[in-house]
Amino acid sequence: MLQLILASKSPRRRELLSNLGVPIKTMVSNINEEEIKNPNPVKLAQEIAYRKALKVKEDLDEDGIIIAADTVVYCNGFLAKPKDKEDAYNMITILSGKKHQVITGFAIISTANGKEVLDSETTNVYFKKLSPEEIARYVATGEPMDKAGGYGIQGYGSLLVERIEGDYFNVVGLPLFKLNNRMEKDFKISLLPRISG
Ligand SMILES: Cc1cn([C@H]2C[C@H](O)[C@@H](COP(=O)(O)OP(=O)(O)OP(=O)(O)O)O2)c(=O)[nH]c1=O
Repeated sequence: MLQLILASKSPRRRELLSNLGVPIKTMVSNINEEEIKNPNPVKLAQEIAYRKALKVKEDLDEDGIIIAADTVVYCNGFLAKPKDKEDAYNMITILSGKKHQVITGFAIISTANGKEVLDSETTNVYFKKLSPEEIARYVATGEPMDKAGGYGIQGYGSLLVERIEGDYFNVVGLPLFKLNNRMEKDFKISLLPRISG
């Protein structure tokens, strides 16, 4: 099987795949995400994921299958990663008591045959109505800082999220179900382990 390469510095994405025992190499794709503009959140997430994958393709000196992703949080506007604690406080205030969308765009590129797939998954997330004190306490945990939308559903953020509709793993950064479907359909590779022996 061709080497799988995850174009990501995100420890969450790496962990989601390593939890499945998928042998994967990671390569960092430093692109300037802020340069890429698109008012459509699905198209934006896909475009950024595609650029991350292309950057790694340029740096690669062997054949492989590159997977890249980008997670965008949308609540009547984009909520990127907070710049500081005040920014994080304002983001959680916007999300409080409301429904928003988490969209993860992903790109899969095979350098062996040039095949390229772009897709995305959307999850609706419903936040509890939070008091200013709860928001301040959440921000003080430091958890918001490296995450789109200023929260992590897999951490203390689990105490802010009332419910979701859709794929939980998509919110954490990689829609494993849809990614595997596209890998099976378009690349004839399954992330389910083979039966050994
Ligand atoms: C909403 C949400 C986001 N996040 C994270 C997932 C992503 O890592 C991050 C969104 O930023 P991304 O730009 O998608 O990813 P990244 O910069 O962390 O990594 P790379 O570009 O190298 O792949 O926010 C959570 O961990 N939990 C959540 O609940």
